Amino acid sequence: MSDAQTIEQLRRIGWRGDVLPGDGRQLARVVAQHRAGYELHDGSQTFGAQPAGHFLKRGLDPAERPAVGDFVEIEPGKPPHILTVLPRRTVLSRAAAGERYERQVIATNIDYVLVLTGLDGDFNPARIERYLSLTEGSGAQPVVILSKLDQRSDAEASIAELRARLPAGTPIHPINGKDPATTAPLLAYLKPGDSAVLVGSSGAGKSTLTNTLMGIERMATGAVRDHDSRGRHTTTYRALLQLPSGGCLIDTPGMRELKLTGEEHLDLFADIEAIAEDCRFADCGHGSEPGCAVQQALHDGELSAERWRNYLKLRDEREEQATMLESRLRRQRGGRPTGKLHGPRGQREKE
Ligand SMILES: Nc1nc2c(ncn2[C@@H]2O[C@H](COP(=O)(O)OP(=O)(O)OP(=O)(O)O)[C@@H](O)[C@H]2O)c(=O)[nH]1
Ligand SMILES: [Zn+2]
Repeated sequence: MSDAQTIEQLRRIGWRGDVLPGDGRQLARVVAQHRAGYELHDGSQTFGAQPAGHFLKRGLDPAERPAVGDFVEIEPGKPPHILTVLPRRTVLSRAAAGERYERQVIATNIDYVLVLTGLDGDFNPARIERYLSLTEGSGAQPVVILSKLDQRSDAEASIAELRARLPAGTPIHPINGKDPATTAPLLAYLKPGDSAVLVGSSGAGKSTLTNTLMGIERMATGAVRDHDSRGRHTTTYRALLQLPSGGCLIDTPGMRELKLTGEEHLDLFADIEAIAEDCRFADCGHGSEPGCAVQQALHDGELSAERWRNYLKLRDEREEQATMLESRLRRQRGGRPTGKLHGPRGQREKE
């Protein structure tokens, strides 16, 4: 840790505040989380730190523990200790797989969520919609990046299909992760003071892109097994890197499961919800009911069956997670209903 900390120094790690803490405390950003503790950066160097005892209390919501991207107050010492987590500007999270509701923080204080998908066998618009749904609640802007452009001669069709499917205005950047000329437009999201998190399946090319943006071989890249385009999970921890462009990039391990948290709005599918409002019956199940606008749109080709299925899947998952979250909050508050959650959107009642 360095002695006299300056605001200028903290700007380099993406800090936006303008008052330094007193009481001999210092500020740092969480750049990586390991089993044995945290790795922090104070704007001039990295060092290890341990969480203060109160972060280890049983029953504490894991989302309240320090996470990658957090700005934290630390008490100098050997090792330094993380005392508090400063309020988060944005939070990208997912729910943990399993029966119990648990939110896991992927990254905090980010301006952009870079959703990376390969144009090879990894290409999957439904998965991109899942990432974008998770991003909706984060407060950060989504950016879709399609890697391995050089491996597909017919990439244009996939790109056009995706453009038509995602809301207008969603940035989509096809790249060859190894070619800086194609990745240069991404620097617009990595200007000084900006922070971005890179998410995508294992093997999508996160480390390759990170290396190109860094201009050096920073992280080990593993070769993808040919038959299924799956990587070998070479990224084992999340790491926040300072790029030559001045921005901060958080690389995440390829995440197998990306469960919704229950707080998504699914604005991505607002067009489908608008179609459903034209159904003759307010409680239309969009099956064989007469006057179903959704069935009509599917029949007319206005709505693709695949996208409709993905919407239903994400909507049901959102509702299920929202119910689990609601009952957990109720338990925590001693049985009082919270009124925190919005009602199911797809099933809005009509007069
Ligand atoms: N031709 C081509 N190969 C790429 C591109 N991007 C990544 N690759 C290759 O794909 C493989 C996987 O890339 P990685 O960067 O290791 O993938 P990753 O997303 O970091 O994977 P995990 O660390 O497992 O999460 C490597 O062999 C890369 O060289 C690209 O745009 N074009
Ligand atoms: Zn209907």
